[in-house]
Amino acid sequence: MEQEENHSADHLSAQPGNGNELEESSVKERCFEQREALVGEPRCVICGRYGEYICDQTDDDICSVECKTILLSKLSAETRPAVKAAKRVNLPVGDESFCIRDENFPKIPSMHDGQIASLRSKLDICVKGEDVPDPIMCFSSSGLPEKLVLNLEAAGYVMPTPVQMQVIPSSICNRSLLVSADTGSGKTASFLVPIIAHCSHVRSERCTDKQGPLAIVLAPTRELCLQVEEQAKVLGKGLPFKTALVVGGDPLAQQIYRIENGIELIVGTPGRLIDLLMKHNVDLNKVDVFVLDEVDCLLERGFRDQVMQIFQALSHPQVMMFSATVNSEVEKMSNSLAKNAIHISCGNPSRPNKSVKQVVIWVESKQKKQKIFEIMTSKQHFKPPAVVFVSSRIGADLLSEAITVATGLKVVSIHGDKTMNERRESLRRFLTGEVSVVVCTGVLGRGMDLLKVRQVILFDMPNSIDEYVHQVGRASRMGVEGMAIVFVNEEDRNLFRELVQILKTAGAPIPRELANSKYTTGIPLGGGKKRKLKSR
Ligand SMILES: Nc1ncnc2c1ncn2[C@@H]1O[C@H](COP(=O)(O)OP(=O)(O)OP(=O)(O)O)[C@@H](O)[C@H]1O
Repeated sequence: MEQEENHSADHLSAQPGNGNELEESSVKERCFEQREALVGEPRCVICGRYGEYICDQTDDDICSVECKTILLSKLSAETRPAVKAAKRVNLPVGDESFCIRDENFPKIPSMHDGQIASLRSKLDICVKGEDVPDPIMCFSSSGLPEKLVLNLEAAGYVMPTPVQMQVIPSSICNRSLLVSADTGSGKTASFLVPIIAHCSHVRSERCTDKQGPLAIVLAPTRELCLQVEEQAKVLGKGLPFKTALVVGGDPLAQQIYRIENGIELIVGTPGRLIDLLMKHNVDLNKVDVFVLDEVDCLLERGFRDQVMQIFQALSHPQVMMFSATVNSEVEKMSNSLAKNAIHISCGNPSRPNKSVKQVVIWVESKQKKQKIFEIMTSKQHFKPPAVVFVSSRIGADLLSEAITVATGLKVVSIHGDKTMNERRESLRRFLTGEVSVVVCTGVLGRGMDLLKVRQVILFDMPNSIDEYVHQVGRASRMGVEGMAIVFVNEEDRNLFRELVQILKTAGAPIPRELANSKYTTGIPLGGGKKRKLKSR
């Protein structure tokens, strides 16, 4: 066994002065579990966090098992025969688990199955499918263009997150995927990174101007498309990689002009892309990567036909599907888009993110406004910037006005009746801190990376537990702690059983009225949002 393949915590030693022998269970496995270094403290030679341990093979300060693995793989890369061979044909070197597209080139030996299984289990990664590629431990080990790795570093992406570790190599090997992973776990970059790598590779191989797109990312809301396109631009900077945003509300002519001038990636909502397809004969012949972000939502009745229509306009693309909530129905439907897709699951999908404290309060509908005013005027309970979710567009406008009047806070509302410019401007004001509260419908519930937000208030319960999981998830990114305050009353009885189950699993307090309700205790539990009521 080569030493760099050893991921055992046994090989870390505690820093002198850190106390007695280190318990194996307390060893930090992942880099992000480690805290930042204080002034004068040792720093990890890989990521700069607190260097709690010493790498026993190099005597370097190191923060976690993860960084030790990277350190050792970097050091030994030069000496490995297979890696030397890889270098001769200009393949990237680093960790041994990168993928090689050229079938004539011998596959570089990687960790054995037991080690891979143990690594996946430590990282909470489950995979289902044939010949699933090994996870990678660092971005530089997956054959990505150097510029892309630099862009990732510049964006503060020191290490791939677990979902990225498994998705990036699988995608680079051209496999179709169905991925479920916690909210805020980095799914977006997990599909953008391989898309950017693929597009820039194709474009630099075949240097042709004004070609049609090579990849499409569909998402259910305009805001999410905006955000994904923004991130694609940041990560693809300096590479032959251009993007077009194709969403309703913006002038169609501009979008067509941009596409006709040559782009690599379209990020859009299904409706507007269909418009474009029907009226303007956009050439999608070259599209070979098709991503459905929030796949469960995109395969629901409102979107499904449009998504299938777009899919049918493509010729056998690689299909990658992502969500924090994937149930068996979605799994079945995803089969019609990709037959032998690898299924990847990371963390605890379909459950609210563990980092979010759920505080459920029983509030009668008439008292809800008073309650939210109380929260927002309490220094102890109000932690802006905050997102308030309501169930209707008119409700969003009325509540935002009412909060402004009652508390003096600066509030905006965002929903589907507003123009695209209004929505953009309100989101900008909220994200820049100009206003501290946004009241919205579900348009911000899924996928939105509201970085500074640590508090969400579900003024109205959404109409499914899946949406609940997504809305609660807005209060935390990458494991940072947040809080979700949730108002419930009898009107939400359809969700009582599932909600109680979720609260129990999370160890969150359950209001007495909810626990004692006949809808919690009396009705047999059904799965999903719509339950079949069987007669006895
Ligand atoms: N490897 C990484 N290192 C550091 N930060 C990262 C990394 N990957 C992603 N992030 C950041 O983590 C945050 C969450 O990522 P992202 O929005 O992709 O989550 P998600 O899994 O799509 O969540 P959701 O299901 O809520 O849409 C973002 O701010 C993103 O910039």
